[in-house]
Amino acid sequence: MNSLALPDVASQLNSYQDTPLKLVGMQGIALPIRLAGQPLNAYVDAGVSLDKSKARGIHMSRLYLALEALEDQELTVPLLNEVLDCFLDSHSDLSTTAHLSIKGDVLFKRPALLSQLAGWKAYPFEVNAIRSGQETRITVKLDIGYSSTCPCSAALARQLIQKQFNKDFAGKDLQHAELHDWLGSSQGIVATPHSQRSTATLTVHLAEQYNKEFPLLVLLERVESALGTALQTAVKRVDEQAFALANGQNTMFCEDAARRIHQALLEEICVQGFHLRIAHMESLHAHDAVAESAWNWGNQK
Ligand SMILES: Nc1nc2c(ncn2[C@@H]2O[C@H](COP(=O)(O)OP(=O)(O)OP(=O)(O)O)[C@@H](O)[C@H]2O)c(=O)[nH]1
Repeated sequence: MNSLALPDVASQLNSYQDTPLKLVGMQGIALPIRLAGQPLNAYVDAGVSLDKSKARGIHMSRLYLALEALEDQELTVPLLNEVLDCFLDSHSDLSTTAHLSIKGDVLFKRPALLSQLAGWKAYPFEVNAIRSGQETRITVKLDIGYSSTCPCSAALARQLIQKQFNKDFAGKDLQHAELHDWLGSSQGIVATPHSQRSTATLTVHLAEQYNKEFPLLVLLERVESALGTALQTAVKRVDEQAFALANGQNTMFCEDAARRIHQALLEEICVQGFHLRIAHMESLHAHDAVAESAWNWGNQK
Protein backbone atom coordinates (compact mmCIF):
# COMPACT_ATOMS: atom_id res chain seq x y z
CA MET A 1 0.00 0.00 0.00
CA ASN A 2 1.55 3.36 -0.95
CA SER A 3 1.01 6.55 1.06
CA LEU A 4 -1.75 7.75 -1.30
CA ALA A 5 -3.88 4.82 -0.24
CA LEU A 6 -3.59 5.54 3.50
CA PRO A 7 -6.90 6.43 5.10
CA ASP A 8 -7.06 10.09 6.18
CA VAL A 9 -9.51 10.14 9.06
CA ALA A 10 -8.80 13.78 10.01
CA SER A 11 -10.21 15.01 6.71
CA GLN A 12 -13.47 13.06 7.10
CA LEU A 13 -16.65 14.81 8.14
CA ASN A 14 -17.32 15.18 11.80
CA SER A 15 -20.08 12.76 12.76
CA TYR A 16 -20.99 14.74 15.88
CA GLN A 17 -23.04 17.90 16.03
CA ASP A 18 -21.53 21.02 14.50
CA THR A 19 -19.23 22.07 17.32
CA PRO A 20 -16.21 24.25 16.65
CA LEU A 21 -13.32 23.71 19.09
CA LYS A 22 -11.35 26.45 20.77
CA LEU A 23 -8.03 24.58 20.77
CA VAL A 24 -6.72 21.33 19.34
CA GLY A 25 -3.08 20.36 19.31
CA MET A 26 -0.19 18.68 21.09
CA GLN A 27 1.27 19.16 24.52
CA GLY A 28 4.77 18.53 25.88
CA ILE A 29 6.78 18.19 22.66
CA ALA A 30 10.50 18.02 23.46
CA LEU A 31 12.56 20.51 21.46
CA PRO A 32 16.13 21.86 21.70
CA ILE A 33 16.04 25.64 21.39
CA ARG A 34 18.27 28.59 22.31
CA LEU A 35 17.23 31.33 24.66
CA ALA A 36 19.33 34.29 25.77
CA GLY A 37 22.26 32.64 23.98
CA GLN A 38 21.93 29.36 25.94
CA PRO A 39 20.98 26.00 24.45
CA LEU A 40 18.13 24.45 26.41
CA ASN A 41 15.70 21.55 26.41
CA ALA A 42 12.27 23.05 25.99
CA TYR A 43 8.79 21.56 26.07
CA VAL A 44 6.37 22.93 23.55
CA ASP A 45 2.58 22.96 23.32
CA ALA A 46 1.25 23.69 19.84
CA GLY A 47 -2.34 24.10 18.71
CA VAL A 48 -4.92 25.76 16.53
CA SER A 49 -8.63 26.37 16.84
CA LEU A 50 -10.90 24.06 14.87
CA ASP A 51 -13.43 26.56 13.58
CA LYS A 52 -14.75 24.47 10.72
CA SER A 53 -17.23 22.55 12.79
CA LYS A 54 -17.86 19.88 10.16
CA ALA A 55 -14.17 18.88 9.96
CA ARG A 56 -13.22 15.81 12.00
CA GLY A 57 -9.74 16.90 12.98
CA ILE A 58 -6.75 19.16 12.49
CA HIS A 59 -3.43 18.08 10.95
CA MET A 60 -1.19 17.49 13.95
CA SER A 61 1.84 16.61 11.84
CA ARG A 62 1.80 20.01 10.15
CA LEU A 63 2.06 21.77 13.51
CA TYR A 64 4.77 19.37 14.67
CA LEU A 65 6.85 19.92 11.55
CA ALA A 66 6.47 23.71 11.75
CA LEU A 67 8.32 23.57 15.09
CA GLU A 68 11.51 22.59 13.23
CA ALA A 69 12.03 26.33 12.60
CA LEU A 70 12.68 26.75 16.33
CA GLU A 71 15.27 23.98 16.53
CA ASP A 72 18.60 25.22 17.94
CA GLN A 73 17.67 28.80 17.01
CA GLU A 74 17.65 31.81 19.32
CA LEU A 75 13.99 32.26 20.23
CA THR A 76 12.87 35.71 19.09
CA VAL A 77 9.49 37.36 18.61
CA PRO A 78 9.81 37.30 14.76
CA LEU A 79 10.68 33.58 14.85
CA LEU A 80 7.67 32.83 17.04
CA ASN A 81 5.46 34.78 14.64
CA GLU A 82 6.87 32.82 11.71
CA VAL A 83 5.83 29.55 13.36
CA LEU A 84 2.35 30.86 14.20
CA ASP A 85 1.98 31.95 10.54
CA CYS A 86 2.92 28.47 9.50
CA PHE A 87 0.32 26.92 11.86
CA LEU A 88 -2.42 29.07 10.33
CA ASP A 89 -1.23 28.77 6.72
CA SER A 90 -1.21 24.99 7.01
CA HIS A 91 -4.77 25.06 8.44
CA SER A 92 -6.21 27.90 6.35
CA ASP A 93 -9.44 25.99 5.72
CA LEU A 94 -9.90 24.97 9.38
CA SER A 95 -8.48 27.48 11.85
CA THR A 96 -8.36 31.18 12.69
CA THR A 97 -6.40 31.03 15.94
CA ALA A 98 -2.96 29.57 16.64
CA HIS A 99 -1.37 28.80 20.03
CA LEU A 100 2.24 28.18 20.94
CA SER A 101 3.69 27.70 24.39
CA ILE A 102 7.35 27.02 25.18
CA LYS A 103 8.58 26.14 28.66
CA GLY A 104 11.82 25.22 30.27
CA ASP A 105 14.50 26.43 32.64
CA VAL A 106 16.79 29.16 31.36
CA LEU A 107 20.20 29.35 33.10
CA PHE A 108 22.01 32.60 33.76
CA LYS A 109 25.42 33.03 35.35
CA ARG A 110 24.99 35.30 38.34
CA PRO A 111 27.85 37.06 40.12
CA ALA A 112 28.42 36.81 43.88
CA LEU A 113 27.72 39.94 45.95
CA LEU A 114 31.35 40.80 46.78
CA SER A 115 33.84 38.11 45.76
CA GLN A 116 34.82 37.37 42.18
CA LEU A 117 32.78 34.15 42.19
CA ALA A 118 29.81 33.44 39.96
CA GLY A 119 27.50 30.49 39.41
CA TRP A 120 24.56 29.32 37.35
CA LYS A 121 21.00 29.81 38.42
CA ALA A 122 17.95 28.27 36.74
CA TYR A 123 14.91 30.41 36.10
CA PRO A 124 11.78 28.49 35.07
CA PHE A 125 10.10 30.33 32.19
CA GLU A 126 7.16 30.01 29.87
CA VAL A 127 6.58 31.89 26.62
CA ASN A 128 2.97 31.87 25.44
CA ALA A 129 1.73 33.21 22.12
CA ILE A 130 -1.78 33.37 20.69
CA ARG A 131 -2.37 34.59 17.16
CA SER A 132 -5.91 35.58 16.27
CA GLY A 133 -6.29 37.18 12.83
CA GLN A 134 -3.52 39.78 12.57
CA GLU A 135 -3.14 40.13 16.32
CA THR A 136 -0.55 38.20 18.36
CA ARG A 137 -0.55 38.33 22.13
CA ILE A 138 2.76 37.24 23.62
CA THR A 139 3.29 36.73 27.32
CA VAL A 140 6.43 35.72 29.20
CA LYS A 141 6.19 34.00 32.57
CA LEU A 142 9.23 33.85 34.81
CA ASP A 143 9.85 32.47 38.31
CA ILE A 144 12.41 34.46 40.29
CA GLY A 145 13.63 33.19 43.65
CA TYR A 146 14.75 35.52 46.43
CA SER A 147 15.12 35.68 50.18
CA SER A 148 12.69 37.58 52.39
CA THR A 149 13.30 38.43 56.01
CA CYS A 150 10.14 39.06 58.02
CA PRO A 151 10.05 42.72 59.15
CA CYS A 152 7.83 41.86 62.12
CA SER A 153 10.20 39.13 63.27
CA ALA A 154 13.13 41.57 62.86
CA ALA A 155 11.41 44.17 65.07
CA LEU A 156 10.52 41.52 67.68
CA ALA A 157 14.11 40.28 67.70
CA ARG A 158 15.43 43.84 68.13
CA GLN A 159 13.06 44.34 71.06
CA LEU A 160 14.43 41.21 72.77
CA ILE A 161 17.98 42.51 72.21
CA GLN A 162 17.02 45.83 73.80
CA LYS A 163 15.50 43.94 76.76
CA GLN A 164 18.69 41.95 77.16
CA PHE A 165 20.73 45.15 76.93
CA ASN A 166 18.65 46.72 79.73
CA LYS A 167 19.16 43.61 81.85
CA ASP A 168 22.92 43.43 81.28
CA PHE A 169 23.79 47.16 81.35
CA ALA A 170 21.17 48.91 83.51
CA GLY A 171 22.93 51.38 85.84
CA LYS A 172 26.38 50.53 84.47
CA ASP A 173 28.86 52.86 82.81
CA LEU A 174 29.08 51.79 79.17
CA GLN A 175 32.53 50.52 78.30
CA HIS A 176 33.19 50.44 74.55
CA ALA A 177 35.14 47.15 74.61
CA GLU A 178 32.57 45.41 76.81
CA LEU A 179 29.68 46.59 74.66
CA HIS A 180 31.55 45.57 71.51
CA ASP A 181 31.99 42.02 72.89
CA TRP A 182 28.37 41.91 74.00
CA LEU A 183 27.20 42.84 70.49
CA GLY A 184 29.27 40.00 69.07
CA SER A 185 27.85 37.34 71.38
CA SER A 186 24.67 35.30 71.28
CA GLN A 187 24.15 36.26 74.95
CA GLY A 188 23.79 39.85 73.72
CA ILE A 189 22.13 39.37 70.33
CA VAL A 190 19.67 36.90 71.83
CA ALA A 191 17.25 36.65 68.92
CA THR A 192 17.39 36.58 65.14
CA PRO A 193 14.52 37.18 62.71
CA HIS A 194 13.34 34.42 60.39
CA SER A 195 13.86 34.49 56.63
CA GLN A 196 12.32 32.40 53.94
CA ARG A 197 13.04 31.34 50.39
CA SER A 198 10.48 33.19 48.29
CA THR A 199 9.30 33.27 44.69
CA ALA A 200 8.00 36.02 42.45
CA THR A 201 6.12 34.66 39.46
CA LEU A 202 5.65 37.35 36.89
CA THR A 203 3.68 37.11 33.70
CA VAL A 204 4.26 40.04 31.42
CA HIS A 205 2.44 40.95 28.24
CA LEU A 206 5.11 42.09 25.79
CA ALA A 207 4.51 45.43 24.10
CA GLU A 208 3.11 44.96 20.58
CA GLN A 209 6.01 46.82 18.97
CA TYR A 210 8.57 44.63 20.80
CA ASN A 211 10.22 42.61 18.05
CA LYS A 212 13.48 41.12 19.33
CA GLU A 213 14.85 38.31 21.47
CA PHE A 214 12.95 37.56 24.69
CA PRO A 215 13.90 40.01 27.46
CA LEU A 216 14.26 37.44 30.25
CA LEU A 217 17.55 38.78 31.60
CA VAL A 218 16.26 42.37 31.52
CA LEU A 219 13.16 41.38 33.49
CA LEU A 220 14.91 39.29 36.11
CA GLU A 221 17.62 41.91 36.66
CA ARG A 222 15.00 44.58 37.18
CA VAL A 223 13.11 42.41 39.66
CA GLU A 224 16.21 41.21 41.53
CA SER A 225 17.50 44.74 41.90
CA ALA A 226 14.08 45.95 43.15
CA LEU A 227 14.12 43.23 45.82
CA GLY A 228 17.81 43.42 46.78
CA THR A 229 17.98 39.85 48.11
CA ALA A 230 18.26 37.54 45.09
CA LEU A 231 19.13 33.89 45.79
CA GLN A 232 22.88 33.45 45.47
CA THR A 233 24.98 30.84 43.67
CA ALA A 234 28.66 30.49 44.62
CA VAL A 235 29.41 32.25 47.91
CA LYS A 236 32.34 32.81 50.25
CA ARG A 237 31.80 34.12 53.78
CA VAL A 238 32.32 37.66 52.57
CA ASP A 239 29.36 37.20 50.20
CA GLU A 240 27.28 35.57 52.90
CA GLN A 241 27.89 38.55 55.15
CA ALA A 242 26.87 40.95 52.37
CA PHE A 243 23.72 38.83 51.93
CA ALA A 244 22.96 39.13 55.66
CA LEU A 245 23.31 42.92 55.35
CA ALA A 246 21.09 43.01 52.26
CA ASN A 247 18.42 41.00 54.11
CA GLY A 248 18.66 43.24 57.17
CA GLN A 249 18.23 46.34 55.02
CA ASN A 250 15.44 44.85 52.89
CA THR A 251 13.05 43.16 55.30
CA MET A 252 9.88 42.31 53.41
CA PHE A 253 6.34 41.13 53.86
CA CYS A 254 4.90 39.56 50.73
CA GLU A 255 2.96 42.83 50.25
CA ASP A 256 6.23 44.81 50.20
CA ALA A 257 7.75 42.49 47.62
CA ALA A 258 4.63 42.74 45.41
CA ARG A 259 4.68 46.55 45.56
CA ARG A 260 8.41 46.80 44.85
CA ILE A 261 8.14 44.56 41.80
CA HIS A 262 4.97 46.28 40.61
CA GLN A 263 6.74 49.66 40.62
CA ALA A 264 9.83 48.23 38.94
CA LEU A 265 7.81 46.63 36.12
CA LEU A 266 5.94 49.87 35.44
CA GLU A 267 9.31 51.31 34.37
CA GLU A 268 10.01 48.54 31.86
CA ILE A 269 9.17 49.76 28.37
CA CYS A 270 8.92 46.30 26.78
CA VAL A 271 6.00 45.51 29.13
CA GLN A 272 2.43 46.35 28.11
CA GLY A 273 0.74 44.75 31.13
CA PHE A 274 1.58 42.26 33.85
CA HIS A 275 0.35 39.97 36.55
CA LEU A 276 2.53 38.98 39.46
CA ARG A 277 2.20 36.53 42.28
CA ILE A 278 4.44 36.50 45.29
CA ALA A 279 4.83 33.47 47.55
CA HIS A 280 6.84 33.56 50.77
CA MET A 281 7.40 29.95 51.82
CA GLU A 282 7.15 30.74 55.48
CA SER A 283 9.53 29.34 58.05
CA LEU A 284 7.28 30.60 60.87
CA HIS A 285 4.26 28.74 59.48
CA ALA A 286 3.68 25.56 57.54
CA HIS A 287 1.72 27.60 55.00
CA ASP A 288 2.80 30.32 52.56
CA ALA A 289 2.14 34.06 52.56
CA VAL A 290 0.99 35.20 49.10
CA ALA A 291 0.20 38.47 47.32
CA GLU A 292 -0.88 39.31 43.79
CA SER A 293 -0.81 42.43 41.74
CA ALA A 294 -1.58 43.34 38.15
CA TRP A 295 -1.47 46.27 35.77
CA ASN A 296 -3.30 46.58 32.44
CA TRP A 297 -4.17 42.89 32.68
CA GLY A 298 -7.96 42.40 32.43
CA ASN A 299 -9.41 39.37 34.16
CA GLN A 300 -6.84 36.78 33.07
CA LYS A 301 -4.60 35.03 35.58
N1 LIG B 1 -6.39 15.22 14.43
C1 LIG B 1 -5.87 14.31 15.28
N2 LIG B 1 -4.80 13.56 14.87
C2 LIG B 1 -4.28 12.68 15.75
C3 LIG B 1 -4.80 12.53 17.08
N3 LIG B 1 -4.06 11.62 17.72
C4 LIG B 1 -3.12 11.18 16.86
N4 LIG B 1 -3.25 11.80 15.65
C5 LIG B 1 -2.43 11.46 14.49
O1 LIG B 1 -1.64 12.51 13.97
C6 LIG B 1 -1.17 12.03 12.71
C7 LIG B 1 -0.87 13.18 11.79
O2 LIG B 1 -2.05 13.72 11.28
P1 LIG B 1 -2.04 14.58 9.94
O3 LIG B 1 -1.26 15.80 10.15
O4 LIG B 1 -3.47 14.80 9.52
O5 LIG B 1 -1.25 13.62 8.95
P2 LIG B 1 -1.33 13.44 7.41
O6 LIG B 1 -2.75 13.34 6.96
O7 LIG B 1 -0.42 12.33 7.02
O8 LIG B 1 -0.71 14.80 6.92
P3 LIG B 1 -1.31 15.83 5.84
O9 LIG B 1 -1.28 15.12 4.53
O10 LIG B 1 -0.41 17.02 5.94
O11 LIG B 1 -2.72 16.14 6.28
C8 LIG B 1 -2.22 11.09 12.18
O12 LIG B 1 -1.62 9.82 12.01
C9 LIG B 1 -3.26 11.09 13.29
O13 LIG B 1 -3.84 9.83 13.53
C10 LIG B 1 -5.91 13.33 17.47
O14 LIG B 1 -6.43 13.26 18.58
N5 LIG B 1 -6.43 14.21 16.54
